[in-house]
Amino acid sequence: MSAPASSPEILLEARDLTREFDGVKALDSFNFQLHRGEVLGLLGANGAGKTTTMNMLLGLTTPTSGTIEAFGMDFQKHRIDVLKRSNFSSAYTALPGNLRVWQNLLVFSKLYGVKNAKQKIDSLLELFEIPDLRTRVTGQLSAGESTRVNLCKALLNDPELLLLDEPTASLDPDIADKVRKTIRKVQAERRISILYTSHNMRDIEEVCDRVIFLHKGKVVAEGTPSDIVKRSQTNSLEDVFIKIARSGEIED
Ligand SMILES: Nc1ncnc2c1ncn2[C@@H]1O[C@H](COP(=O)(O)OP(=O)(O)OP(=O)(O)O)[C@@H](O)[C@H]1O
Repeated sequence: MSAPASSPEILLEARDLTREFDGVKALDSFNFQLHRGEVLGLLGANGAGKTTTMNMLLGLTTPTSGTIEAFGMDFQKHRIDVLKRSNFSSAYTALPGNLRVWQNLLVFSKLYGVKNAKQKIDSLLELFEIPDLRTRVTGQLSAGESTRVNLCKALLNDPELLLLDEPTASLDPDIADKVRKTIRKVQAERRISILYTSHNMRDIEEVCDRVIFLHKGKVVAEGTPSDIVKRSQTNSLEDVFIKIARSGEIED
């Protein structure tokens, strides 16, 4: 008799996560689990609650109610321990602009206690094909260049949990394709668990194992991208997105 398949390790779990702003629920009893080595897409129209979720997972916003558990620890009580094993990149957050790229990456290496920091920085710059940006002033980089430097920062501490907020938002199609493939390669090699938001459905289909659609702070669909397309009786994830954004539902 074959051994029973072991259930996946839960790396991150949110239970009844709720956040109100001025009496309005930006997030309403949101439950989700992220497994080790899984890429979970968090999708939804503008204002659906994605950034609010990310901010709570970074400790930047406090939940009105509900709990977050990461690496088996209560996030509220063990925030520092959780954040040491995590990292974050967003197309909309900038690194200090007056420092050169290598200086920025060195400062973050020191904050994370990275060993062999110089070697690590060089290998990450190579990985994202930007070694020539090493000595550039960070504030003078183009949006797409900054995005890739941010991704290097996000991998400095070999995170087990990575929060990526629209990581390809400012990239041209060629670079976006390369970055998606690089993220997937590193993720698979290191079994990183990723929570990934994007408005680019091509990104999602290529990178995410599973997705959750939020609408006005509530979950309206959850599953693999292909299952969700089938259930919605549309032809693409982009059509599903539009359907949910307009009607708040996946099925007719
Ligand atoms: N600090 C705040 N004060 C008041 N309302 C807020 C605050 N932050 C978010 N909200 C509201 O909460 C809701 C969810 O916003 P959130 O930024 O999480 O959406 P989102 O899904 O990330 O949207 P987008 O795709 O536009 O980034 C919105 O209605 C927003 O206006």
